[in-house]
Amino acid sequence: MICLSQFALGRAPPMAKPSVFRAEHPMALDLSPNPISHGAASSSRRRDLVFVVNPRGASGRTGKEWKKLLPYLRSRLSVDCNICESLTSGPSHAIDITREAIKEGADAVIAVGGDGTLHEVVNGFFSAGKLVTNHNRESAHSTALGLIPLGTGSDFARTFGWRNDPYEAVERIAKGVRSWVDVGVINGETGEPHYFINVADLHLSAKAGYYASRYKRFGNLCYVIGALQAFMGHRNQDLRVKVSSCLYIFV
Ligand SMILES: Nc1ncnc2c1ncn2[C@@H]1O[C@H](COP(=O)(O)OP(=O)(O)OP(=O)(O)O)[C@@H](O)[C@H]1O
Repeated sequence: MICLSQFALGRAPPMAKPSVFRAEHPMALDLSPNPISHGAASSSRRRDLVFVVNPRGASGRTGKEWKKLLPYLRSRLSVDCNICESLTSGPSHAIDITREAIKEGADAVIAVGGDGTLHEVVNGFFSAGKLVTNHNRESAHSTALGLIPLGTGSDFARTFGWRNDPYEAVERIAKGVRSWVDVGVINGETGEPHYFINVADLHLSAKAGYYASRYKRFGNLCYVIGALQAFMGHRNQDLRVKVSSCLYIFV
């Protein structure tokens, strides 16, 4: 699991013209429901874990795998955790579920799916450019981000050195080991923030990711098809990118 104080996540939604990269510090996510540093819950208290499941992830494989995993997950975690399962009904729903769970005081919100689902859950940790907080301001614990990687690519999990194995993910959650992870933010043309935890792509690789999303039914082959389609008719462009007030020009 991951804790929140510096925060960075996967794929950003396609944006008109990403104009500015702004690094924000300190901002990070704690990927674990376990109380560690900044004053979390006492270990005697049952932890409230909210699992945000995209049943349509990996062309429906996520939903099927989740059903198989759930009995094991309950037996492994329900001794000292309250488990809440929330299925997404469509794009962006995971953002709303996450915001609500944090406001209600969840110890961890755990994305179940691929990088797109993780991306939405990360964005649910923020609202109007600020971290979402627990309604009960006297509560000492902060909500952690978690992940059960069950998507097509699950690139973030691999970047983090995790295998795409849901049972291993349950073990990580049971152990409650937290890590800090950076979160980046891109402001769209109208200034609205988009948070990312894994990678933010521009131009050719962004197009490759965009096209790949159309071919998820082919599994990991979608990324090869997406890259080829992006290369076709591609023309280089000069870019001006602003990172933390520094302007970089790519030609
Ligand atoms: N109930 C739903 N029906 C259709 N689409 C959904 C639903 N819930 C979420 N989504 C959308 O599905 C998108 C892709 O999901 P997800 O990332 O979990 O799987 P994936 O694309 O197969 O995996 P990866 O991104 O790792 O390759 C998400 O960005 C989300 O917007």
